[in-house]
Amino acid sequence: MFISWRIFAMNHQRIFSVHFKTMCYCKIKAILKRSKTPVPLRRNYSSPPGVVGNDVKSLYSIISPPVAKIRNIGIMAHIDAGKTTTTERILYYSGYTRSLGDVDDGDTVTDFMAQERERGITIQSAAVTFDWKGYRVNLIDTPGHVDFTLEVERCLRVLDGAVAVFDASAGVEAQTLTVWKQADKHKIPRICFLNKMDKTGASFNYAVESIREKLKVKPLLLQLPIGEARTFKGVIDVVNKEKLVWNSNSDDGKDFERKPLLETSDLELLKEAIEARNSLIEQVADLDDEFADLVLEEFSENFDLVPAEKLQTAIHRVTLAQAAVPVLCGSALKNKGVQPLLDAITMYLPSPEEREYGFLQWYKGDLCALAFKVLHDKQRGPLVFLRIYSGTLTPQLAIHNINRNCTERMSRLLLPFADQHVEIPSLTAGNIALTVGLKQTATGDTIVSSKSSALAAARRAGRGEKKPGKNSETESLLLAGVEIPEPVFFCTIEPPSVAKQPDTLDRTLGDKRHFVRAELEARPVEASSGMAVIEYADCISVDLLQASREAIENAVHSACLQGPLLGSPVQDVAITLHSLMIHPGTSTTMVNACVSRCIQKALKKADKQVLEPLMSLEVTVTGDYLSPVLADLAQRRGNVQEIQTRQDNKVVIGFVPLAEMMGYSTVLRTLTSGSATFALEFSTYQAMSPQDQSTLLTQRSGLAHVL
Ligand SMILES: Nc1nc2c(ncn2[C@@H]2O[C@H](COP(=O)(O)OP(=O)(O)OP(=O)(O)O)[C@@H](O)[C@H]2O)c(=O)[nH]1
Repeated sequence: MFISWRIFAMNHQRIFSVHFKTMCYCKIKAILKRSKTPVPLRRNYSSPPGVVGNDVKSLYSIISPPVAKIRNIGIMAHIDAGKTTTTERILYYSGYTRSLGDVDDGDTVTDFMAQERERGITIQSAAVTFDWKGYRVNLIDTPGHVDFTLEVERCLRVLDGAVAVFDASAGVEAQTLTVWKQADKHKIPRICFLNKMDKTGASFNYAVESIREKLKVKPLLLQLPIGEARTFKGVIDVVNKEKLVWNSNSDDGKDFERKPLLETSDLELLKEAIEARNSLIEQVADLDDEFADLVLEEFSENFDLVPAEKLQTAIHRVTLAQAAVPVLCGSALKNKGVQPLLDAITMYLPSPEEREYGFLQWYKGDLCALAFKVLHDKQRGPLVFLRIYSGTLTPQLAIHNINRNCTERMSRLLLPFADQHVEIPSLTAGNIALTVGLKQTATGDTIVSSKSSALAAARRAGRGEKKPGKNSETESLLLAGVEIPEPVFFCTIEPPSVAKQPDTLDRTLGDKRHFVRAELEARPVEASSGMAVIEYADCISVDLLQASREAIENAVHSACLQGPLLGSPVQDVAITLHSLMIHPGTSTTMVNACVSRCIQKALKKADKQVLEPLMSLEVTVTGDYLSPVLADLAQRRGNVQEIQTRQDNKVVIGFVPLAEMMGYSTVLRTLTSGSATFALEFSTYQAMSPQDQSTLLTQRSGLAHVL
């Protein structure tokens, strides 16, 4: 069979549209990077896999790697921990790029959007496919900013494993916790990479302890660093009892020496490594019965004789069970420690077939895929990223979208390689595909081969699963949808006092009289879910209620979406309908209009309180700049809860109203000569003080200029 290869978009720049729904703040370093002049794309890419002499990449392995050899991996971290730099190194060592990209120069492969290059931050995750020592790795670079948690969520749910990258001088930072919890939700096995071991203040022990304490997980130390900060030069491979030292003259880190530990003349290092290995063996034996039996039966006298392969297999099982998390270290920027990280990805993280996807039994090998991302390309239209769970995808294939109940045809199938896309003839289960031609498919949709295949799967699901509460069999076939985080940028109001309001609507349309009379009361309730609580007085007849309940509830919710003070949603309010009179023949639209108007009047009469979003804030700053930072926060109505000492830095933890944080990154940069960083996350809504509220209302009504 002749297969023609085409490379799309080689080295050209594409700009995709991005929606910054909640883009209100970003970390100071990102802003600093933005001020740099963007560098035009001039990167060299090696041939696409399998095309020109590249040892690991046979044509077969590209199209159809054995599923056991596939790893769908994400990299997650706090902003600036080094995800992009680590990804760049990974791509370089795996042979897919011929030069090292640099985030600070704005020329990395995974930050391929122009906007990202300019800002120096990772906004849209790029899916990248490469091979490492016979394994196929689909790597999805997830953004670390709080603003982009939706992007992170979208990507996490299609991963089988993840690498959490940490700044070894900072340990677990605020955003890592958020992303870690998201990964918990999707039960994703993880390994940790303590990056920036070369940085002043880097501390392996500190970072490990912070992982233990803040993430509440058991770290498995598979490596120990050789040196720290300026003296960092390599790692001890605890599992294989080897010493890995990078050649300081090598400018790309490809050149490193791997020596058995027993050959080292440094007895202190040897002792430390043997102790670390013994405690690793004990720890793994505690968590894995099979390994415990092996150790007790054959090696209880001397742990040193436990073969590395047995230990590795047990670590793989423990990682898969999420009973513990392997920890490695290195410096992506200084090109140290990335190759062992790649080995660990293939060795310890699971293949797609090791993950439990219960729904697969219903498809019996038929196509089942999930659309996890849609990009818009000016020339090719929507590009849909699919994770294939079962079956095979081929171009020109008509597929059925269960969510939209429609059938459409894809024109091309591509392997995603950052801003290059390689056209391929088919792709099997476990892989990540990029499709062209699907116009109706949206993020979160489940794709199958045909409607009859969906129905057959639904029948199987219906037979096997008799859970109450499922609406339909088809619903159980939909892979879990993406949860969209709450936007943070709106004000709310709550009425602190009761307001009763009668209202009557009496209208004749044509020869028909529409008459509704409603009396209702709005009163405050303790913090609710946000939606208005609706109550009905006993005197309202059941029949009347049955006929008009939907119209009433729609009216309540739509009236509460726009409060009378600022036009913002109303919350913490209960609406009680005391009486309702409806003439026969009155349309439900009239009922809706009457109730809605009545609520608006009641809310107008009530005393009202404006709520504003309150953010939790963490500022990391060197001690000499602490005072100006605190003084500035006081002016911003900030409430400092705690000041921690972290290495050489002070970490200010507190709360601050979102309204005060506009332009904060620029001010913080000026105050601290660019040395501080901050993370901001929505916490809750708080009542504004009467004075602040009246200033806000005056500004909003336009009277500020007059006064
Ligand atoms: N000293 C040191 N600096 C590093 C290392 N890795 C990355 N950096 C620097 O840290 C900064 C952030 O690196 P990135 O790779 O952009 O981090 P990121 O996590 O992708 O950041 P976002 O895309 O904004 O989430 C850059 O200035 C890098 O040069 C490292 O190993 N050591």
